[in-house]
Amino acid sequence: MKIVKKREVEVVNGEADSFGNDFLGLLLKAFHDSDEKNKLSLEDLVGECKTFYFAGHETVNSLLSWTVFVLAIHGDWQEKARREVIQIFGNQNPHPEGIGKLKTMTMIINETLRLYSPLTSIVRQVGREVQLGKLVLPANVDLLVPNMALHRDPHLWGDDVHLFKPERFAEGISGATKFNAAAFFPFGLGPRSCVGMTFATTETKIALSMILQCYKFTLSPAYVHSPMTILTLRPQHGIQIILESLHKDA
Ligand code: HEM
Repeated sequence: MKIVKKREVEVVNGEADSFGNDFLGLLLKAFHDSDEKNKLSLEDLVGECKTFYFAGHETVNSLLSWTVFVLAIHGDWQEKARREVIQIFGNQNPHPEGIGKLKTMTMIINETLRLYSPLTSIVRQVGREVQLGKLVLPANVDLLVPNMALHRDPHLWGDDVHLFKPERFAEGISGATKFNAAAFFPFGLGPRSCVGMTFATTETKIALSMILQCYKFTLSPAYVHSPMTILTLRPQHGIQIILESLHKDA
């Protein structure tokens, strides 16, 4: 609420002519809408902030952790990703034009999302009775759709389904899934799918690029593999990584 109040005071004092052109600014504009029908309530303003904070923070945290984990084990892919990052950004900070060119990194992120989806299932409620194959689903039944089970189904992905092979995604998601949308949906499906998808992958690419520019990393022998779901998919005992600085003076 401190940030909200600060922006409101700036507008009232004439120090700013809008609440800001970011997402919070849009929420504040709706909160102050003079039209009662469009106005956002205080409860909704706070609710939206909480949703975006949780939905945006824990999930990307999970994706970045598991990506570092797989690259710590697969040194060859770590090296390929680093070569690409250095070729595109050198040692400069990642920039928007370069982010779109990170092909190898996109393949690595998709393969990590397949094996370690931050959200392992999505939920839906049946609106009205519907026939689904041989099943009749009554209205109001809650459904849990486990994307993780489909991401690791050998009928869809082959006998090497449990192996980390980013080359599956060399021809993009449609190539990897042979246009079967139900084979890969880490961000959900349909009109209620994740609104933060592009933001999430961009954020992950920026962070990963900066890590790869500075460090080589391997998995510590102390690591114990035990992924578990507490809302998001987490490493139960953390991920212990050994970092080696690439800049000897650092
Ligand atoms: C790797 C990161 C992320 C993953 C794997 C992820 C995954 C998902 C999934 C599976 C859903 C449910 C979709 C459905 O029911 O079909 C969802 C919904 C949502 N996500 Fe994400 N998400 C991520 C990052 C983010 C970020 C960064 C934001 C915001 C900045 C965000 C905001 C939301 C919101 C607001 C919803 C609810 C959408 C709705 O119900 O209309 N997510 N996300």
